[in-house]
Amino acid sequence: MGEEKKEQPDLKQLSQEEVEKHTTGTSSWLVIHDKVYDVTKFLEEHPGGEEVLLEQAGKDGTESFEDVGHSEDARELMENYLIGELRDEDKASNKYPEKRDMWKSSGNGSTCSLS
Ligand code: HEM
Repeated sequence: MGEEKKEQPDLKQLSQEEVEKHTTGTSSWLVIHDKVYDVTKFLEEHPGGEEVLLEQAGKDGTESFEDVGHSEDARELMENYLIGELRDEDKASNKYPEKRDMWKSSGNGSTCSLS
């Protein structure tokens, strides 16, 4: 009965606003790839230290997370802390489609036209 979808049982939809409330050592959430993780209990265990996690708490830590090049183990581990996902309108992929383009095509940044 409805057991086929193993990957993600109903993920709770959370708002950006809600995530932003959890920025401290007593409650720290972070967003990675539009999923929300409660890393409060993981702070002390994180091999990269709690500081870097707290720095990203309440925010989208995707870039920092990917910059480090976390292992498959790390990616499995984070599933333990998954508490939900951003609601559609707060997902990075939906929120700033134009800005995403901007990153790709801002070619002539070095032109300065002061004269
Ligand atoms: C739930 C989220 C996270 C989990 C489960 C996690 C887990 C881990 C694990 C298992 C390692 C050991 C190396 C590896 O297996 O790749 C690690 C290393 C590291 N993590 Fe994370 N991490 C998370 C989020 C983050 C974030 C958001 C940042 C950056 C802001 C970060 C920064 C680092 C750094 C800098 C190291 C390297 C430590 C070293 O090599 O000395 N991690 N993390």
